[in-house]
Amino acid sequence: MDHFGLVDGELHAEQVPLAAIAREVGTPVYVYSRATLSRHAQVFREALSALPRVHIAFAVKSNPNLAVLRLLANEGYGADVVSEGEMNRALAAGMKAQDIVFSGVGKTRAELAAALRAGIGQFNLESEEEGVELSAIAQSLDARATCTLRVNPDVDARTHAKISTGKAENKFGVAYDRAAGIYARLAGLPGLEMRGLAVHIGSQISDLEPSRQAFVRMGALMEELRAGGHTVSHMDLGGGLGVPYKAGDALPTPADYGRMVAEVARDWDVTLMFEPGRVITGNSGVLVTEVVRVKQGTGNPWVVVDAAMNDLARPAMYDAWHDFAAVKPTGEAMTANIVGPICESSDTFAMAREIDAVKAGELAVFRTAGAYGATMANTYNSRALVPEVMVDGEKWAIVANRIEPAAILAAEQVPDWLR
Ligand SMILES: Cc1ncc(COP(=O)(O)O)c(C=O)c1O
Ligand SMILES: N[C@@H](CCCC[NH3+])C(=O)O
Repeated sequence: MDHFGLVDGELHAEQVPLAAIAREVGTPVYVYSRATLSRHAQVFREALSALPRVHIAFAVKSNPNLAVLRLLANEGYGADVVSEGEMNRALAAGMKAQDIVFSGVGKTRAELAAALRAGIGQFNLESEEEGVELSAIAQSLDARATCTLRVNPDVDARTHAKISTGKAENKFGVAYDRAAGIYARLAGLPGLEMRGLAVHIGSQISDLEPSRQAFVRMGALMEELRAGGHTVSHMDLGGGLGVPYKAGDALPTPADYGRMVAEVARDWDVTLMFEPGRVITGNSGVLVTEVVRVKQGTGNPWVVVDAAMNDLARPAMYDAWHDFAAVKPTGEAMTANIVGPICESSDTFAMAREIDAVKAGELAVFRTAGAYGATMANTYNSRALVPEVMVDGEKWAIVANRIEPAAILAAEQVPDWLR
């Protein structure tokens, strides 16, 4: 459920007409609903309420906007970060260092040191080599790093190949069969406190069975480690739960997910950690765009909008579907190709799609754009970096300014030897 709906025939975010935001901020612009974000945060937490000890670390990568992070900090969420930049955002938003988990296969030595100095709560180590490096850095800083070992369970998440992370051929985690040996070695290193295991098999997961299989494997590994005398007090089950992008998409709910976890982890006696991203932010945002023109051709008309693949990369990168809807629908429909202005054919949002009829100058939205939307934006074709707005009831505020091409140009210089 979200809070974007028609009021008097016009699409609103909560009680604010999207047209009013577009008039003041311009388009394209991302608009987030505070009510949807809070609701999703609460629903996900409630779905885990049968579990005794739970820590939720929001996957910052899905939407790192400072206001979004503050809202989630207020909901009691910690953060899952994958860079020093994300860590600093989470801290700036008021999240406690102890509530931050640092994931990622390529944490640099500088990032590991910065995270140790900041006192973050947990490093999810993705290789033996990283653990050895972290041990040395921790000793040099006279610090102690609390860690889990991320394991690659070799399970197919049955999602898009580019966002699948738990198969043996993916770069993430350590191989399942080597995990116990690596854990034992790292547990013996000074400066490291190995307290558990981590797993994350992919994103936009629409079937709970692969996750269940992965968690069962993690449970078996935990038993093996404990039998070998090791401590396993924490189990980080990652994120990945998918969201409906298309009307009629039937996805497992957070409650279904919570029941599955409760069943698998019933006797584990650990603190369970979760790293949800998309399920919190996906349906809490739309991308508002204006139709530049409708171009007739030999086939379907081309609806050329002022948003492009630089603003919302998901269709170009993963052939992702985002529902398209007019801000003031007339009740008429059309079959069209929806494209942006960028000079490559991958700048296509939809082909031969049945949509609300739209004309030049009219506003429309791409729905379910709150996750992996603004955060993946760039300035290709010297376009602006897209702004973000948050709505709360009748109030709204710009939570990220549009960065104009002139500001980006101003950061460049021509060397003397070219003058
Ligand atoms: C380690 C890790 N945790 C959490 C997430 C969040 O995933 P999602 O947004 O699919 O919940 C990701 C991205 O897939 C990830 O790589
Ligand atoms: N960027 C991807 C998700 C990546 C998840 C990374 N852990 C998407 O838009 O679907």
